Amino acid sequence: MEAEAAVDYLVDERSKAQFDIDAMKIIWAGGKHEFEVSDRMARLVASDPVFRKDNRAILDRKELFKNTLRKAAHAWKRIIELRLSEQEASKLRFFVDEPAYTDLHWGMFIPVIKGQGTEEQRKKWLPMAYRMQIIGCYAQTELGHGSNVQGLETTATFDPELDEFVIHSPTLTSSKWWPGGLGRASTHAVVFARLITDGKDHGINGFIVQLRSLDDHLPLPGIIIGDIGMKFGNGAYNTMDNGFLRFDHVRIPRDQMLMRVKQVTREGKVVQSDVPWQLLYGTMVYVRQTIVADASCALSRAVCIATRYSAVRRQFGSQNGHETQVIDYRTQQSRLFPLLASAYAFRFVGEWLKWLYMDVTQRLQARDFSTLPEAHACTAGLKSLTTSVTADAIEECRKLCGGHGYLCSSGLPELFAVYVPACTYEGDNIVLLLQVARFLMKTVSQLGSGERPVGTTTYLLRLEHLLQCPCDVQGAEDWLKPDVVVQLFEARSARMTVACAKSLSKFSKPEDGFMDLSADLVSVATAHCQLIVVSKFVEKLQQDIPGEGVKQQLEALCSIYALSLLKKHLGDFLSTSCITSKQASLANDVLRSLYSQVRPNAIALVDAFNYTDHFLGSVLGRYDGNVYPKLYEEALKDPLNESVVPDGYHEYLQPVLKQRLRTARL
Ligand SMILES: CCCCCCCC/C=C\CCCCCCCCCCCC(=O)SCCNC(=O)CCNC(=O)[C@H](O)C(C)(C)COP(=O)(O)OP(=O)(O)OC[C@H]1O[C@@H](n2cnc3c(N)ncnc32)[C@H](O)[C@@H]1OP(=O)(O)O
Ligand SMILES: Cc1cc2nc3c(=O)[nH]c(=O)nc-3n(C[C@H](O)[C@H](O)[C@H](O)COP(=O)(O)OP(=O)(O)OC[C@H]3O[C@@H](n4cnc5c(N)ncnc54)[C@H](O)[C@@H]3O)c2cc1C
Repeated sequence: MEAEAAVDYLVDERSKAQFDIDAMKIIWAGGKHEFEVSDRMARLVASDPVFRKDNRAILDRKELFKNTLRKAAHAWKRIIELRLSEQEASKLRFFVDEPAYTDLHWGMFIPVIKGQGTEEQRKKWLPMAYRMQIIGCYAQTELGHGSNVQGLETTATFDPELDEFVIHSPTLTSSKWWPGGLGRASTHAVVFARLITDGKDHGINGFIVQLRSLDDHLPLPGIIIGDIGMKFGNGAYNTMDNGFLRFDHVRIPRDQMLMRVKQVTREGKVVQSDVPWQLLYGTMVYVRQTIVADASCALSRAVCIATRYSAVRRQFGSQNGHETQVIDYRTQQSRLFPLLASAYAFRFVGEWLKWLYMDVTQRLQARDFSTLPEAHACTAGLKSLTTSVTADAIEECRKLCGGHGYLCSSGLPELFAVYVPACTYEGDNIVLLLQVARFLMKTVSQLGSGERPVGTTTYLLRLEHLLQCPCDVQGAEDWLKPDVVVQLFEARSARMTVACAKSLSKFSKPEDGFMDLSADLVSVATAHCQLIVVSKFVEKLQQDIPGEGVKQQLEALCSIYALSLLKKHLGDFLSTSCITSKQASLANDVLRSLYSQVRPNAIALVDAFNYTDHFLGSVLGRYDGNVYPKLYEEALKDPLNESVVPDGYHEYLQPVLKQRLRTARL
């Protein structure tokens, strides 16, 4: 094949941008320093051949896993050699872009000891974990119990004679099943088990358990351990060793029970400390918050691929002597631009959620537990909303890329396969939305009792007004007013919440009501979470936004985010009489004009994510838009193309062909 000169097929597109892209890059990264770190780490990874990832789809499981071990070890070596800060190291791991045991070690094992250990326990275990002298995972889920944490069966029975706990798996269903890093890599785990003392069950708690020898990595006596097998997709999440684990009366010293929430004394007495018991779930709150930030990364990545390819791809029609760029089709815009807007929306709500998490953590340290329920509801609800939207959006981006989107070299199949479990792990999305609904029902039921709603539920203080207020849209331009839009989303959420609360009150047992109305409760929770995302986007725009044209672009995206949600959930808005059908039709007109406004800026808006071609891992999303020759190049790398005549021809193809010849002669 002829070598083509390097041409940037997207130069024209970039020249149309009406805003300062460098300023937008800084907004996206969350600050100048954050941008600088992220940019440096992305380039470092992209330029290192050990971090190549274009062969993942064709490696078998063992090679794939070994390769991941190699990359993780190399990443660690670079972190030490370059004396990277925690922020730099975590960015480096992010750009390596390969699920690995290190995610669970840094993302859950260390946080659970930090959050649920006593000071003494932190001093003992954290230095070893920080130096990676031990590798840990988070072993909560069991074969028979995932969502229902209180239903876990593994037992930790105190033996006062030896001052030890006996960890045991009493049934098949009590086997730990799923923990990442457990299958092959981890030496230790924080295991969640039922605390039993003196024959009494005190509920679940975390215990630090050594699983494998630090000398030869063999499982310790009483530990039965392995990998749970291949998961969805080639490559994808199969770089991770999700594992199973059974205990046969494994003994650990008493001081390996994480004792911040509950303590067991030398005599076997259980003492409950004054922190809320829900802190046992605190690591999940922390990880849910990071998953929201991660959703904007996965979504922006898919949108970047689909947007660049949509500008390169041409079908039908006539545009300056060529066929039409598919990005100019209104249908393509109406599918793509709301996803672009969602990527920015999730970025900003993720930033806010990080702040909320830090705030609740500081309050907890000062023994102020008042905002914990809200932090739980926000992290659970936003984790659910952003991961569900992102998973669907990646698949939509694949379709937006037509047939080529289905090729592994588009990067989209693997991104989808890696991403979809986010809808399940760290809490099934429906189960989490039901937690939000429970919080909203409780908030509404307490309104009369003087309990003031806090933070994201403060709007419920204006319940009377929100239940009746008409929507202030008279002309199309009113849809661009942020206060009009926010009030509309508040009214929809308030009205749906109250309607559900009324229906619930008709049940004599609230649990029966929750069962019967659970589908409606999920819709209520979704409406509330969408309100949070819309209002955090609007709040972001009230801050100082430097850079020519940057604020205008973000305002357009904010309106697209809100109005496309309105269009998608029109039934909610009409059935609660929040808007009239005339107003809905005006919103649709505004959306079309917003798409026209975004169109010339679309490529620059995805360039602002500052992704390297290495990170994107997509021929269709290449920065230079040079798609077709590179698609050929990738195709030729496939092992099937290594020989002209395929392996198996002589055994299986030739006989068939010959047989057909004979039949034809007959
Ligand atoms: C080299 C390679 C480098 C690669 C680098 C990659 C870098 C990537 C960068 C970023 C990536 C980020 C992504 C991270 C990746 C993560 C990988 C995957 C990890 C997955 C791990 C897991 O899945 S761990 C297991 C998770 N399990 C769950 O989530 C279980 C869900 N279930 C529950 O949480 C609970 O059972 C329940 C909440 C659903 C119910 O609990 P329970 O029965 O006890 O409660 P009630 O409903 O009765 O509630 C009682 C009461 O408590 C309140 N409450 C409940 N939960 C909480 C909480 N968490 N905090 C505070 N309060 C809580 C509840 O509201 C009730 O309150 P009331 O006032 O009584 O109403
Ligand atoms: C890739 C991956 C990595 C993981 N990593 C870890 C890890 O490191 N450590 C760990 O401990 N665990 C891990 N998990 C386990 C994960 O946390 C659980 O799978 C998750 O919490 C969901 O629980 P489940 O599998 O029991 O689902 P189930 O609860 O069995 O869900 C099945 C269906 O039932 C529905 N459902 C359940 N309860 C209700 C209800 N009350 N009301 C209405 N519908 C309901 C759900 O919506 C779902 O549709 C991982 C899972 C995956 C997929």
